[in-house]
Amino acid sequence: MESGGGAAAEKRFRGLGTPIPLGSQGPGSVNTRIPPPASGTPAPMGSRTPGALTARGSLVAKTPLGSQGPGGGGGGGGASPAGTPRGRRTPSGRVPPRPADLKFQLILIGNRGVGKTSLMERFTDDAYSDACKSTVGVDFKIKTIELGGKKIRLQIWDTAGQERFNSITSAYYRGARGILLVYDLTRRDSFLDLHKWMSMVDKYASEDVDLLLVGNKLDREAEREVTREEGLKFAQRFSGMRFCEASARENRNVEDIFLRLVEDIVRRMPMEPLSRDLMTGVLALPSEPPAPEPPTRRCC
Ligand SMILES: Nc1nc2c(ncn2[C@@H]2O[C@H](COP(=O)(O)OP(=O)(O)OP(=O)(O)O)[C@@H](O)[C@H]2O)c(=O)[nH]1
Repeated sequence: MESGGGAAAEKRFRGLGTPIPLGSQGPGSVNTRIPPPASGTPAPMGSRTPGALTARGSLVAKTPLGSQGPGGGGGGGGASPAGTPRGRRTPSGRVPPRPADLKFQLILIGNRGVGKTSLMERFTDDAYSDACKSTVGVDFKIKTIELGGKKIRLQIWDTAGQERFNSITSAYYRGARGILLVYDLTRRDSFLDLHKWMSMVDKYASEDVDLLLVGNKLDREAEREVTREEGLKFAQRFSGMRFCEASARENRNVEDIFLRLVEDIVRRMPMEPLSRDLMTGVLALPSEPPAPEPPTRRCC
């Protein structure tokens, strides 16, 4: 397999090229119990405990390697705080939390075992485990953050890296505002496969999605197989793609990568008509989008 992104994959991204149907999906088992989010619209996110900073929605399972089966669990349901007018008390007498000003989805993709789940769990729960479990289908977590005075509710989708799940996971690309493309810097194959993932992005993601390339397992410097320069060079081939090396294990750069991606997304948000959901909060968008940053050399 050739190194880096294929030429066709490079044509896409942010409207610079028409998405090109590249590559073919692996056969993948189909887990029809997982409802993909509607294209272009945020999946329901009001189903978690109001006030909780993070929440898990398990549509999925993380199973020990070699014993995978269809993911269990349900997304859960519940009341959305958006249903209660601001400042009013609920029947139980509690003041509901301020609704989010913005809500959107991020998705983690990349080869099996590169650390997608670990990065997500480090970010959402500050948790990490050395246990090696493989995601079946998709998983997600919710995290609410404050950024620039805005309350932003993130739904973070963690996808299975195994090719056989591509037919399931690809359904989640379309609704994502941001994609974290992860490789393991101690495994060259996971870097060489990035062009495959970019082909998936090309084929299934929204054209204006923000992308961030993450070289994970920075704590294993002695076993490094991909140099930082190679990672940076790959990212530079795609307009606006950020690059960062991180360690979920040692919690290095993890918060940074998510927050920078969210910052990019918020900064580039178009002046689109606000959905009813968003109107429940104060949303101050600049009248004109700021001048775009130079597309390359952005890394942490
Ligand atoms: N040393 C080190 N190990 C890590 C790091 N991140 C994840 N791991 C380990 O790598 C293995 C795979 O991590 P996961 O987070 O399950 O990988 P994944 O990309 O979600 O894998 P799939 O669900 O199969 O696609 C686990 O044993 C983790 O403990 C890291 O930053 N450093």
